[in-house]
Amino acid sequence: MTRARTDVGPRFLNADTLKGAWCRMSKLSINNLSMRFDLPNGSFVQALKDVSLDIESGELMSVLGPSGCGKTTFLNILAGFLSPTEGSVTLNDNAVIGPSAERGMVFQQGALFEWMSVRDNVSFGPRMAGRKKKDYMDNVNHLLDVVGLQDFKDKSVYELSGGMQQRVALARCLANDPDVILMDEPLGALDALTREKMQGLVLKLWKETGKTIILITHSVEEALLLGQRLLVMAPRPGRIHKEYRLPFAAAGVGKDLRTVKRDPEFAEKREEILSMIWDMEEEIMGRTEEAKA
Ligand SMILES: Nc1ncnc2c1ncn2[C@@H]1O[C@H](COP(=O)(O)OP(=O)(O)OP(=O)(O)O)[C@@H](O)[C@H]1O
Repeated sequence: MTRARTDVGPRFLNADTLKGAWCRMSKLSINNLSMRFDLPNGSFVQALKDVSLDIESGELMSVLGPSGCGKTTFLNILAGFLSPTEGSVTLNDNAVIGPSAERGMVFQQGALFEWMSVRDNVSFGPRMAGRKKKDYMDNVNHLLDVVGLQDFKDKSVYELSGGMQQRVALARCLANDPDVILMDEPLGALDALTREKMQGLVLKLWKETGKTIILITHSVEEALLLGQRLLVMAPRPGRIHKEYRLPFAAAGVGKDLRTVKRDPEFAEKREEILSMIWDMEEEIMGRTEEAKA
């Protein structure tokens, strides 16, 4: 049944009209971003150096790189949790100077209120924003449908599996109607099968909401599947090493992702990127050994 959802604002329409309907134009500009952590012993870590890029509305970007290359630092700066030592981030020409509902975050785990019901978790943002229940409940119910949790809405979060908890986290993030969704290893703690299902859900949400999504992952396969743009970062100092524009995310929407993975181009890119990261890890190990000698 098609229901009018004008009560919850123009971007929250029913599933039939979802496609692109939540999309608000947004442009994220990252300009010469550097982040240096000064350590108590007088030395420092250059976590990021001169990172610049523009991310257009509705882009799905995955970020990959060896441990310590600054992925989380990068995301935390975009979220407004950290201030860069140099450079700036703007969203729609407004400087990012702290956390804001326009930039939603989905963590690997542990960011839900375990004692609350699924529905109360998903409606948390609108409630905290002081919105009237009648204005947001339709949308919350709709999001519960979208992530497949309608039958679990009265359960407490601690009663759910890890995959279901991440569905709650995605719905809770969307309930705030952010311009940009930042995901830090959101599927990293899930078993392989659940992870694959959740990758499909991320693609579905991306396609249906038109949101800009930036996702950090340690998995080359996941970065290829969920990266319309894929950023490979290099460490010491953390920087952009290479960027890809890929067809797999668009091809994977609504499909069995194993079919996408069987594409010879997918396998070729996976090998290329694995070797790239392997070489970086080897170089780091080499430098560490040299420093010890
Ligand atoms: N608060 C901090 N103080 C000092 N050094 C830090 C701090 N946060 C991060 N670092 C250092 O900055 C570098 C980048 O860290 P970051 O966590 O961003 O990398 P990452 O690519 O996300 O790593 P991983 O893949 O292991 O999560 C690392 O060398 C890390 O030790």
